[in-house]
Amino acid sequence: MSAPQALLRGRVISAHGRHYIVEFEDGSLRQCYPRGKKAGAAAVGDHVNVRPEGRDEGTLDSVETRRNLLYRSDDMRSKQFAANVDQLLIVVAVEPTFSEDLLGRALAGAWSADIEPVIVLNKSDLAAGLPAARQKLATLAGLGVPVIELSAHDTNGVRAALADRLTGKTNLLLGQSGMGKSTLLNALSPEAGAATREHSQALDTGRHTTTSTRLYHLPAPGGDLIDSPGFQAFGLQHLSSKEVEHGFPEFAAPAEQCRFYNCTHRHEPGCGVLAALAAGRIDPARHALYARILDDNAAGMRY
Ligand SMILES: Nc1nc2c(ncn2[C@@H]2O[C@H](COP(=O)(O)OP(=O)(O)OP(=O)(O)O)[C@@H](O)[C@H]2O)c(=O)[nH]1
Ligand SMILES: [Zn+2]
Repeated sequence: MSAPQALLRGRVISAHGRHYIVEFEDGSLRQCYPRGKKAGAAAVGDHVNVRPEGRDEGTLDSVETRRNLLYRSDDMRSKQFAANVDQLLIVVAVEPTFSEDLLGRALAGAWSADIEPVIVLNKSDLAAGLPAARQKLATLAGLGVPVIELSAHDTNGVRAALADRLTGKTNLLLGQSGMGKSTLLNALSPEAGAATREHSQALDTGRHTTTSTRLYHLPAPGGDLIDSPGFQAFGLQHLSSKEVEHGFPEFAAPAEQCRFYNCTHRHEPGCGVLAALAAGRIDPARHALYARILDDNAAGMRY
């Protein structure tokens, strides 16, 4: 009998139910299965240790400690899907109208996990609607979120606007339907665009497919991009109240003035956040969103 092979360290680049495609440092791929129930909880972006089996399979031995773990919510369910994300690219567009509530939730999800958000304002060629879209984003731009205007139809323009920001990072792409996420993905990585087109064609023809999250390597200057077809909203209900608060960075300085250390910034006397709200230094819509997320979580509702 030959001795068991040594463990190999790799990164999960796609997940289909309980089997994973893992990529190793030499660029090789293996289809991997979790060994026990405990090893089953890997997500795309996880660094894992794999025991090779045969030429191109392996068992998942362990998942390394992750920097963050993100949940997506679909049909009232929430499930983990991406890990070790550095930057979130949120695609909105001049038209159709985007939801400010979903955008605010996406930002809260990013900030609560220490991920830098970037807003991509797509369809900048639709010039008539551009001032109104900019206006809707003004509060967030004022908080320091980069807002990058581009047209996803202009491939060279997309690369010029984004390539340097994406390099050296694991980026996660998020967008409501119709914002142009697929067009943008195709401009950034034709390989990724082709894979998602195949996926949606399969859905149209009724062939069985499972929605799969995938990590793509971007062409030079590089960077990784995670696409999760249909990903429109984070699941936030696993967040504690403090983590939700962390999703609203403009609360941090005024919260230092709160009388109570466990202030929820909703009705307490001597609350620095409510004082900043009353003085117009915190946007009322942002505070209302914060309260909605806390209420949803308290009610056990799922987004
Ligand atoms: N004018 C203009 N239209 C665009 C631009 N980018 C995408 N579109 C159009 O917007 C529509 C939606 O684009 P998609 O890339 O399919 O959008 P998506 O966000 O992936 O949407 P779903 O497929 O519904 O998830 C398509 O008709 C695109 O041609 C752009 O920069 N300018
Ligand atoms: Zn307070």
